[in-house]
Amino acid sequence: MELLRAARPGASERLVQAVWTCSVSTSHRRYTTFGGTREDSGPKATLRRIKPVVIPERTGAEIQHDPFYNKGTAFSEREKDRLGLRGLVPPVINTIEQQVARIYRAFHAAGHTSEEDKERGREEDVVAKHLFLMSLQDRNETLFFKLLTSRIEEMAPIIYTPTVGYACQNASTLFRRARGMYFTAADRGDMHAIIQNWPRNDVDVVVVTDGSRILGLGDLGVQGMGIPIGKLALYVAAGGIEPSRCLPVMIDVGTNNQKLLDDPFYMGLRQRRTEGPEYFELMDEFMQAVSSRFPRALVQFEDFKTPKAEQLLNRYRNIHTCFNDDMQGTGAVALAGLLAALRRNGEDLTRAKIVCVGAGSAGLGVCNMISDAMERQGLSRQEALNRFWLVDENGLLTARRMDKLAQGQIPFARYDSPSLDLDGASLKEVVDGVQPTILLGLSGVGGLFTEEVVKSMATHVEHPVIFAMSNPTNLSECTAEQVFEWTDGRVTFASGSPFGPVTRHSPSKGQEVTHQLSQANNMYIFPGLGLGIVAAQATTVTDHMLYVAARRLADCVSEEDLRIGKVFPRISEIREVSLRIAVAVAATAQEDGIARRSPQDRDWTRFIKEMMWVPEYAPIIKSNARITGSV
Ligand SMILES: NC(=O)c1ccc[n+]([C@@H]2O[C@H](COP(=O)([O-])OP(=O)(O)OC[C@H]3O[C@@H](n4cnc5c(N)ncnc54)[C@H](O)[C@@H]3O)[C@@H](O)[C@H]2O)c1
Ligand SMILES: O=C(O)C[C@H](O)C(=O)O
Ligand SMILES: [Mg+2]
Repeated sequence: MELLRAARPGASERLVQAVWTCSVSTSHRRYTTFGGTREDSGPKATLRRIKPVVIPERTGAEIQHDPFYNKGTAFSEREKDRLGLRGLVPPVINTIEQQVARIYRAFHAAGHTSEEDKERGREEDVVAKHLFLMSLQDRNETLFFKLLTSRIEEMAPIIYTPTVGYACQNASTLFRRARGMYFTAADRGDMHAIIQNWPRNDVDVVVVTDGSRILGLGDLGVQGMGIPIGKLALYVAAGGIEPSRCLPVMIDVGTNNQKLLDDPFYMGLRQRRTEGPEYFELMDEFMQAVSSRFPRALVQFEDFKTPKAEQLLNRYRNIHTCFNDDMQGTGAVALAGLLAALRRNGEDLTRAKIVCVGAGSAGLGVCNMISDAMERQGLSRQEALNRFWLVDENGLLTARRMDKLAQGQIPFARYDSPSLDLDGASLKEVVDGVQPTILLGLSGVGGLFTEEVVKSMATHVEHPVIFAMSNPTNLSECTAEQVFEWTDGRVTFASGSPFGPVTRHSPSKGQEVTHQLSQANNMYIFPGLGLGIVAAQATTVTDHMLYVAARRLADCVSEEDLRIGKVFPRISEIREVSLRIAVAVAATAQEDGIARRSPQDRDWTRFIKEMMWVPEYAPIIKSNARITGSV
């Protein structure tokens, strides 16, 4: 449109708008949409997609301070005129690419930059960068997401795991500006009213936590809010959900973390956690408030402590569009990684012997998803369960301590005679006895995969598969360097938080080798799963949808990736991966009869692609500039 203006300098605003609208709708071209620049072939281009953003009457200063509309130094001359911005911004007019280049330089200047400082103060360094990005998001969402999507591999560990965890630990003193919504135990009876305060009418995805188990860092109370915010940043960057349609939520029912209760700067309710029926009544009221104001929104439960995670999921899964990311998202991501690893090693899932350390919400979620997949591949329920040995802080889970087990653990308790004698056995004893082909870590305890454990496994198995999935990095059950060293590179390894490539001298090869790494993190699943659910407006989230999501993710791993040892796609490909997952999920919802929306031509790929928000500036006009008649 700006080109058109340049070509017809005298044209009125109304004429330019109209000519632009007509020309776009009839020919094959690239054009600017709500979300940015896309290809399309003429006759199908619709008015909806080419409309500029029309906003209600506002002053230039208000637009400039609204992160959804602010363009910083990228407002065009015409926009400066029509939005009342003349004199309020510097004279330069940047493209978004120029802005990204500038902001990227400033990003690197945030925190310490020297190698020495990085070693000494890595946590502070990355937290400073995290804060830098958060403040960018607070002032310009489009630019924030442009930077994120264009450098996702570098940015993901800063806005998400592991840095977000360190930021949550200090959130009360790092607090700058509120984002999302807070509901507290004191708000009982008022939640329907409070949710009306959210300033937007359309919400696609709500990510909610009660802060009771933030990554492996324990109860962080209200300081856990960074997790829903980080997850939703990935929903936008990786899943193409519109930023203004995302709602992060904290349910603050208190904290049992005494350190926080004693901290004069703590920002949450200063009480111990509300428990029992009252807790569930609060959650019921919250879920009702969400579904009455946003009836089609997907609710993602995040970082709820065991057993609440499971109880809440069971309570709502058949009546709300919701899922638990730590149980189901993690389950799907682990399954996908294992399917890829087994493809790499030419092995079969139904013959795997799996030792899982950690039998909390994540461990159980993962084991349930894998056993479900084994059943889909022909095993009976019992045959599938027999492939698992679960170890928790009290050692191997067996029928001997049935009375002490949580509901979800009971099916996985071993009852066969050699295992019964191993009740409570340590991980090393279990690995020695079972000789597993797969070792999973979801314990939240760093360093549990010791040299003895890993070497014992590698002695018995040609192609050991080890996923140390606990977050953040310092709680990983082992490091990448250790595991490659201890197995002389024979292992297929993935970790919940990212590790860089490992270069080491290989005694068996007699030379230096470099191992590429994979991140086994639910970030590969939830953006695509959520996008598919939102696209289909699915009424519920089924195991079948999660299974196809996992399979589709495994299919996204190329032969070349497998060859170099990767079992997840590259993070730089995550948007394309999310689209493919979303298509599979939405099509499954449609087949299973739980989709409230579907494309007439059944072309889910086109439908979802067009839905995906892209971080580009759309032309802004005020509502009093809307075209009302024909030209
Ligand atoms: N990579 C991912 O995508 C992903 C997703 C979800 C959770 N996680 C991680 O998984 C971890 C666990 O999460 P959760 O929600 O299941 O927590 P949880 O507290 O519910 O469960 C932890 C489990 O580990 C066991 N455990 C504790 N100490 C142990 C020890 N010394 N030896 C053996 N077992 C021990 C506990 O008994 C419990 O069964 C966290 O670190 C979390 O960040 C990773
Ligand atoms: O947040 C993550 O990085 C993964 C997962 O949801 C977790 O709780 O650790
Ligand atoms: Mg989580």
